[in-house]
Amino acid sequence: MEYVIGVDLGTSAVKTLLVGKDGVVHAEATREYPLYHDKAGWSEQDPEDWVTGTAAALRELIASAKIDPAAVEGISFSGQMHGLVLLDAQNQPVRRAILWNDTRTTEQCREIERTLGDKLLSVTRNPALEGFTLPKILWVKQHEPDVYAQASRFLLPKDYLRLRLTGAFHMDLSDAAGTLMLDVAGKVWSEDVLSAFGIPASFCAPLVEAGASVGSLSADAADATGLTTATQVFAGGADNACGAIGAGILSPGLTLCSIGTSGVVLTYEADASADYEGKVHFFNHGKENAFYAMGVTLAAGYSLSWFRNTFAKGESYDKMLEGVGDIPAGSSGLLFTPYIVGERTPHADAKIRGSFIGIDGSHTRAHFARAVMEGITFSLNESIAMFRAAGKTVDTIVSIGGGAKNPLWLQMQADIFQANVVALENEQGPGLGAAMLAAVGCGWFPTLDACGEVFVKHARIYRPNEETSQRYEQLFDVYRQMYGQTQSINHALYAFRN
Ligand SMILES: Nc1ncnc2c1ncn2[C@@H]1O[C@H](COP(=O)(O)OP(=O)(O)O)[C@@H](O)[C@H]1O
Ligand SMILES: O=C(CO)[C@@H](O)[C@H](O)COP(=O)(O)O
Repeated sequence: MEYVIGVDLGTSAVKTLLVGKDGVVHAEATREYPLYHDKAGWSEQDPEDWVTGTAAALRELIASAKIDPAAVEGISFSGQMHGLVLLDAQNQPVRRAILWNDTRTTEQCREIERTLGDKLLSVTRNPALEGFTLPKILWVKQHEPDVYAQASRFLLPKDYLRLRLTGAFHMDLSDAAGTLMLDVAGKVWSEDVLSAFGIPASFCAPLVEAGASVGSLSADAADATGLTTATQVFAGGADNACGAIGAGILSPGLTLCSIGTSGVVLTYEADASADYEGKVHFFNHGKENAFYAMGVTLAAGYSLSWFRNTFAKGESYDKMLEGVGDIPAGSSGLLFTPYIVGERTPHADAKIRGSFIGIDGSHTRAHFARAVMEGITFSLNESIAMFRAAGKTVDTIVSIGGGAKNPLWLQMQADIFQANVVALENEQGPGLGAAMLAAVGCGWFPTLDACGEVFVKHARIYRPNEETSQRYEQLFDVYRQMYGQTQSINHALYAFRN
């Protein structure tokens, strides 16, 4: 049997999947790495942790599957988006990576809006948000000029990992779309944007399609990972683009919900003609010449992991969530907003923070845990409401990410979204999407669509319960008031955060 490997460089961990020609996941291996939050709103990782974590995970993957490494024909990547990895002329990182959920760059976003005016939306197709890469480059230039002076170029997280495995310097279009420096429809670096901020073209990597062949593993990488230098390497894509591929979101009318560290609701766009006026993100898909629009909840799974680390340290998610199913929908009047690191959709606001409201003396930890899950899902429902208001039909949603491991949460998604929610056999959509890019690159299938027929395996459909859905619909109206009602209080608290 021949295999391909999908590597998903997530925020909480790197997840690797070994997949056979039949689309069956034969082995999985994961390595976690730390996040550094040195100040409120900051979020960084050490790129070296990605490289050592991936090498260790790949070694374990091959060992646990007990296969000949030569049977691995291809490997590709999915990566957390937007993270800035600044490199010197020797390709050494000049500082830690600044991640997608780091919100220190509000001033730089305003500067980008002032400088680019209408071109911002017409060229990059996105608003200036703190998480995107260009504001991070400007922040380093302004706040760490000595560090910036050492930098010759930049990469995104999975592109840096691939550089370390191959020695080849590239960026794929689906990830480049999240830099705010790409002409998204034209699929080239925007000269307008680069010149407006004095960024030389040499700072940016050559652009490739997500499915492009970029060489093979270097001898050092083969040594570190236990694979061979014959393993072909394919560029890979942004985690949401790969999640869409791995969930079979490859044609119009299909919608994805991903609850990872962030939360995403994403719809396929066959061309770049849709205009959401910057209310949602608009990026290049991993499928050639296609696009997707998406709304992002900054702290989706992260809200639940924060809750676990703070109030249930050492417990597994399953243990912590025991008893949550006995709490009625609506958590007996307890509501949570998941703005614990700020928010993007529909409230682009780096200063907003989360709230529990309606706390009653009868509430237990299980009420709080359920309220966190409901608040995250309500937040994602705001993106769904936006797509529906723009005329999209959202009746079936494929659900992926760590949040899709919990059947109660999948049913909650169906009830709140008022749509059928499809779970996959393996919730690791981005890793599977990366494996599909490798499978097509190796010539196993003529197209991603053909590969999806074999690789994307639906498990169970969760259908909305009418009574629960109605209850959630009423509660959603209350939830939607919470941003406006807590905004000024949270902005006033900003001065006290550090
Ligand atoms: N068994 C579980 N039940 C409910 N939620 C879970 C479970 N396991 C993980 N999660 C959620 O999934 C999140 C991690 O999802 P994942 O897709 O692995 O993230 P990332 O790709 O950002 O690293 C956690 O923060 C947690 O909220
Ligand atoms: O910033 C975004 C999308 O714009 C995030 O979705 C990141 O891409 C991180 O994803 P996860 O680690 O949550 O999968």
